[in-house]
Amino acid sequence: MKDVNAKATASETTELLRFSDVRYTYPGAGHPALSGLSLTVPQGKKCVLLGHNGCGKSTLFLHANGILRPQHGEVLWKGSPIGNDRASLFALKQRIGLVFQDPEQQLIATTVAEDLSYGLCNLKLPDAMIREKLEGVMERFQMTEWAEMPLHHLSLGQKRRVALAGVMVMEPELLLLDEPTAYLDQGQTQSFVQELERIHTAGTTILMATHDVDLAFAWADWIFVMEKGQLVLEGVPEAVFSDRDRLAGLQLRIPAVYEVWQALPDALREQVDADCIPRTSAELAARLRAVSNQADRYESVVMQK
Ligand SMILES: Nc1ncnc2c1ncn2[C@@H]1O[C@H](COP(=O)(O)OP(=O)(O)OP(=O)(O)O)[C@@H](O)[C@H]1O
Repeated sequence: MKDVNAKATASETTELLRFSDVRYTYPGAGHPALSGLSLTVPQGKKCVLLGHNGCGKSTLFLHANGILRPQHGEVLWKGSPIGNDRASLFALKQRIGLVFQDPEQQLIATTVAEDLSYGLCNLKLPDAMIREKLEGVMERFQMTEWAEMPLHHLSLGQKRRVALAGVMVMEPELLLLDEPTAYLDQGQTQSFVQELERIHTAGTTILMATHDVDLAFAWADWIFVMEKGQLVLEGVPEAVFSDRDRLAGLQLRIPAVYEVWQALPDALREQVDADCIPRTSAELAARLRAVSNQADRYESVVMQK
């Protein structure tokens, strides 16, 4: 079941990337990785892709930037089918940046600076422009002092940052992130999310695959849920996570903040503002504190009388 009401909101925005009935089976595999996937990524949104292991999220990404080609169906960029020729695929790779789950798959050069300039060199840009873009991205991602560092000296979190910077230096319109917070600690996840906010604010649409439903609820403004190579649910986070039975069937848990919110007495939820569900525990705590302060003030006024 799709969230039809929420879908109407998404279709009001411009379509960026569309999968239309895409089917794909890996050579030798017993079952399809994508089995009629139809999904539209709206421009300007922060989208999350949820689904348990093996449902086809990475395969979707590999189709999005032309590494894999559909065996059936189409992938469209701004309404036009993605071409098969070298020039179209090269142009597509500039518009759509893919950050792999494992940075080792992505980082190919010896040092940080070499890796970051690899894509720019492929574009055959003038040296001065490459230097300018390189310095800009290293400053933005706070890695200027790592420029000459061998990549194998970096931690996993640092490698992930370099992989992301290497994609962002190409200034893509759509950023695809495959489980970018897996194995990151809480602090690293927090600074990564701040980085994503900056990227999104600067105008990049983002589609992130993750297993972290709390992160999805806190960050996304549109959620896609996949199962067995198909899109089975989509909508704004509040709508998607309200479908408790459906999510249980998909082996997805409810975000902790949403669980607590729903466990609050109706009267308290009304006081806190029932129409606007808090997305993070900090937001929920602040609202409850405000209500409790109000109650304290009321009590002290009553006591004075
Ligand atoms: N190179 C491959 N050869 C054969 N089968 C593959 C290959 N890559 C993926 N598959 C299969 O395709 C299906 C979809 O895999 P995919 O990696 O796209 O899922 P996923 O949702 O990204 O999983 P995860 O959450 O574990 O990363 C799975 O059944 C997987 O075993």
